[in-house]
Parts: sequence; structure tokens; C-alpha cells
Amino acid sequence: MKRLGLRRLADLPPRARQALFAALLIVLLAFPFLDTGQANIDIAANCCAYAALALGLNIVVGFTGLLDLGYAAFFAIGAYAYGILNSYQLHPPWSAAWQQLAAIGFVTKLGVGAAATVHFIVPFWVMLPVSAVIAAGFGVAFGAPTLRLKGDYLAIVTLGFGEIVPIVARNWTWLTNGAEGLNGVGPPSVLGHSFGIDSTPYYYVGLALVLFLLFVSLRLKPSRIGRAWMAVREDEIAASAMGIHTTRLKLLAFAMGAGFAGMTGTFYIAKLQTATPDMFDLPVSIMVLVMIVLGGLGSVWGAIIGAVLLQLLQAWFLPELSVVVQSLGTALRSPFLSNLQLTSASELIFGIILVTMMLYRRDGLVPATRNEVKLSFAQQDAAVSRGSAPAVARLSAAAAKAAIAGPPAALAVRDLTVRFGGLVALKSVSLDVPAGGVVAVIGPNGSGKSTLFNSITGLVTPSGGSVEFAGQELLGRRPDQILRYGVARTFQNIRLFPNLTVMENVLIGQHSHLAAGPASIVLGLPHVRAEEREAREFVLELLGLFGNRLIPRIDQGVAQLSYANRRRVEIARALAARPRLLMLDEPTAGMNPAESLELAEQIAGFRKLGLTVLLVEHKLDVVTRLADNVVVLDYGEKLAEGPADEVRRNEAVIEAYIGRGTVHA
Ligand SMILES: Nc1ncnc2c1ncn2[C@@H]1O[C@H](COP(=O)(O)OP(=O)(O)OP(=O)(O)O)[C@@H](O)[C@H]1O
Repeated sequence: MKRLGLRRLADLPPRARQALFAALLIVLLAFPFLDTGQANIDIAANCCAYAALALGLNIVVGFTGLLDLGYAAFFAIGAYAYGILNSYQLHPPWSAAWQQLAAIGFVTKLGVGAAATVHFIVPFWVMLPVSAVIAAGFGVAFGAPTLRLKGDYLAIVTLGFGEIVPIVARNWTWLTNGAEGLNGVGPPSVLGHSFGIDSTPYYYVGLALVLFLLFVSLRLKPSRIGRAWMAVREDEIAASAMGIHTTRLKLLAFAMGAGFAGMTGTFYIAKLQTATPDMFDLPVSIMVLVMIVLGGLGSVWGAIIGAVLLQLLQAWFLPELSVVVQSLGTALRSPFLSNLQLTSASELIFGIILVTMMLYRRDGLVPATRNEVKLSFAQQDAAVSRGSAPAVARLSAAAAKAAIAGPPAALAVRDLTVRFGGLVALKSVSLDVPAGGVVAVIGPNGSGKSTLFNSITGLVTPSGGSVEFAGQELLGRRPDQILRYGVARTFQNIRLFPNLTVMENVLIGQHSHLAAGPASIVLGLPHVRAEEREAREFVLELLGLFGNRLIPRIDQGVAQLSYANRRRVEIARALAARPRLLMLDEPTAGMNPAESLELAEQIAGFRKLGLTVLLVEHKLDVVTRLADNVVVLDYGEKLAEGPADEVRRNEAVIEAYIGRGTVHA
């Protein structure tokens, strides 16, 4: 395969991609008729099962960045849910109470008289969605207390869960028949025709399952929910500051991933007609993880390709290769080679694949993130232009509407105190930002400016004081709630979502204004499409505020932008939340004097939008140009307050700056 071959496939124009997909589908549908034998059809059905599992894990690990090492536990839950409810495992005594379930074909009566027992035969087609719901329920129950953990800690807890479920299955013999496994799991049937042990119908069910899960993944990925998942993966703090309820979104991802695995478990067990605990041990979780790493974390097509390749490797290539190596060993009279079973070394081979991918192709075979968009010479050389009327119109209309609807967008900070252990970062700081006003906070490094911002936006919990905005107390609220009250911010160190494009970053700013839920997104309801279209139009308008600086780069990953452009994107992302109070933490840091002036002009323009602005800024010329009032912090205390010119001449301020800090005048 050429290095970028699969990548190019993903970049084909939509019509060509559709044609290719249709051709592939025809080949897949015709596959059982190619007469390759039952064994190969069975391998193809297993490829479908693993592709379905990989699609589910891709939502959890690839989209949302939650390292789940126990994914097979949900596969097991779905499998046993069907296995127990469609086998001879449970056989309670028959009574009249079972009559109703018998009438709808969920149970039958075995035996007669007092010895009669219940035989569960809940149909496969009923259990497919039910298993998804059961596994998703376990996902939520397990995720709710644990998803507060991050990275390695979450990996360890999920690893534990993945170990516990097969152990429970092994020891709860009454329910699962332990290590011997469930017996007589019923095959699915259609119109009275049982699938029996013929691989072909299972292959078609597996293919339909993959197509369904593929459809769900492809619908969700570019939606409000998919973007929110990716925002959580990229930077959880920035995601919550942009209005995303991170715990809820993580739980949704976990539940959805678990649901995919639950459905697949039911399919897999119906095909095998038995379930033993060792089918769900740790190596299965690791194998599915390797599949999505191989395909490309976060890449929907990558998950399928990775799953198919690894499954083919394990079920077809390694056994074939073992035969070749063994006959070579016999010819060479090498006992080692003639007894070599490469299939038993599959975990070693997975490890080698993982290491190789990390060394040479970290993004996987089908990378999820986009390549750098090449700008034309004309675009690169274009003179800088400014301004955009539509965004101004839309933002000012939003601000005017909010102003009529509620109390004025004034911020009142009172006696705010923040302690980090023994260090008092803010000491009883009070300040006011009147509605529609611009107030700047200045002060030497370490004086508490960012801590003030973090306290107002819910990222730091103060030990005392109050922060009231538009009549609402903000202290004690989560960052996403504070954004919904109309407070959006940027960060001193720029917290964009680095692997997402300019468009995606700014769209995430609109998260709280979009309403689409997972079901309506998957169904592609008209209001969801209209909302998405409008959101994209608004992004274009917002980027227009910065003239032609960002518009040509709209599909570029933000990591590839210049520092100044990244700052602009972050401001556009904050504006996308249609805030009433905009908080800018050193917006011109890293910009040259001309760029700083350009941005200062643009921020001054935000006043016309009816926005209240609170900014931290080191450059005093920018502060003088913008701020009505300046608050000076030093060692966490308010040192001075007043108009910029007055503050500039204040002895104590000069002492604080010249004595220890830096002034870029
Ligand atoms: N999470 C934290 N844990 C412990 N100490 C902290 C934390 N965040 C900030 N501090 C300390 O609080 C003080 C104020 O820091 P802060 O970042 O608010 O200052 P600043 O005025 O924004 O400075 P700079 O301009 O350098 O960003 C500093 O002494 C800093 O080391």
C-alpha cells in the first residue's frame, strides 16, 4: 500500500466516494456467492463482529480520548444477555405467570405437570437492541463514578472492570454455567427459518450491523455531539469553558461504545451458539484497541479497516503462514520451525504492530486529522483586510435581545479570595465592569490576573467572596454553566483544540446554542441540518471579523496556524458562544505592534456589539486605547484602579512594574 493511499481515498470528491462505496458494497453482498467455502464466510462474519466492536471503541477512545482497556466487558454483557435469555441455562418452574411471555414467544414450557419448567427463547431480533440498552446501562453505571478519572487512572480502572466481568462469568455458574459456557444458545430465525449453523446468514447480519454502526458513527462525528467529544479529547478544560458538560458527554460516549459492544456480543454469541468467559478476556480488549490504533484513532473508516486487517491476519494469514513455515521446518529438519504455531503468538504480533505504528505512522492507516491545506500564492500574498458586517449585525442583535430580556450585563466581583495551600493568590479583590464597558486588569507576573479569570469562569474555586454577573451568582457554578450565563473567555496560553480545524474550533464555541441530540442527529432530521448550516454560516461571518486572516484557512488544523492567528481563532470561538461578557486573557501576547494595534481596533469594535469586555493585558498602549477603567493587581491585592492615564502615573504602579516586572509601553 502506498503511504498515503488510504488517505487519498478519504479525500476523494463525494460522488467518487459514493461510487466506490457502492462498488464495495456490491462486492461484499456478492461475497458468499463467490463460493469460497463456509470457513471463509465465517471469517468474513467475524471480521464484521470485530469491525462493529472497533467502531464502538473508536467512539470512546478515538473520538473522546477515554482510554478504555476493558471494552470486552461490554461485549460480554451483551453476549450473556442474549445467551441467558435464549438457552436452557435458566429453567425456573413453570407457572401461569409465564403465560403472557409465552404468548409473545419469549418463553416456552418444557415438560408437563409439576415438573414443567420455563425455557427462555427471547428472539435474537428483540435482544439485539435490548442488549445494546443493557450494555449501555452498565456503561453509564460504571462510567458515572469513574469518568472523573483521566488518562492512566481511567485505563487502570477500566482494565479492572474488563477483568472482573469474565471472572464473574466464570464463577456465577448458576447464571452463566461458568467456564463450561452456556449451552444451546438459540440461533436467530427469519419467518420461521432458523439460521442454524450456516455462516452465510450470519455474514449478512454482521454486514448489516457494521453498516448500521458505520452510519451512526459517520452521522455523529461531524455533529454537535461528535465535536463536543473531540473537544473533550483535545482539552477538557477548554471544552468545559466553551459550554460543554464534559461529564455528560463522556458518559454518552461510554454508553454508546458499550451499546455497540452489547449488540455485537449478541450477534457473536448467536453465531457461535455458546458463550464462555475466556471469549471476553483482556486480549480481546487489547486486540480491539490495536485495531483502532492501526486504523487511526478517531477515524471511522480506519476502525473498520484496522479490524478487518487484524482479523484476517489472525484468522487467515497466520494459520496459512504457519503451514508454510512448518513445511519449511520439516524440509530443513528444524524441530523449532516444524512445530511453530504463529497463531499462538498473535499477542506478540499485536505488540509489534503497535510499536511499529507508534514509530512510523502514529496517525494510523487512515488518519482522522486533516492534512495542511495549501494556500494559493494569491491567498498568502493578499493584503490584510478588515471587518465584517453580517457578524456584527448578528452579534449585536443577540446582545440587544439578551439586554431586553434580562438584567444588564454587569460584572461585580466582591472580596474575592483564592488560596492555593499556603499561597494567597487573590486577597479580597473587588472590581466592577459596567454593562457595555471595557475594563483592563494589569499587574506584574504572578499578581493573580489569571487566577481572577479562572475564578470568574469556574475553573478555580475561591475560598471567599462573590462574583455576580447579570444578576446571577457565578461562584459554585461549573464552567459550562457560566458560559450559558453569557460569559466566554480566552486563555493566556491559548487553549484551542489542536487537532481540529478552524471551522470545528469555532463551531464548538456554539455548542450551547445548538440543540441537536444524538437521536435527531442520527436520523438527520431537517431541524438538525438547518441548525448545522446556520452554525457554519455564523462561523464564516465571525471569521470575517478578522478580514481575510482566517477565512482562507478555515479547513486548516489550528496547530498549523501562526501564533497570532491562533489567538484570533480563540477570540472567534469565544464570540461564537454569543457572550454578553467577553473575557480576554492577554489577547495580543505574541503579536507584533502592528498586529496588536489591529486586534485592539477589532476589540474596540466589539463594544459596538453591546459586549461587556474584561481583559488582562500587559501592553499599556493597548490598555490605554481600549479600557475605560484599569484595575492593577499586585501580589493578589488591588493596588490601584482608575482611568488608564491616571493609573500609568500612579507611583505604586510604577514601583510594582519597574521594580519587578516588565512594561511593554
Ligand atoms: N493551580 C495553582 N496552584 C498553585 N499555585 C498557583 C496555581 N495557579 C496560580 N498559582 C499561583 O498563584 C499566583 C498568581 O498566579 P496567576 O497565574 O494568577 O498570576 P498572573 O498575574 O496571571 O501571572 P502571569 O502574568 O505570569 O500569568 C502565582 O504565585 C502562581 O504561582
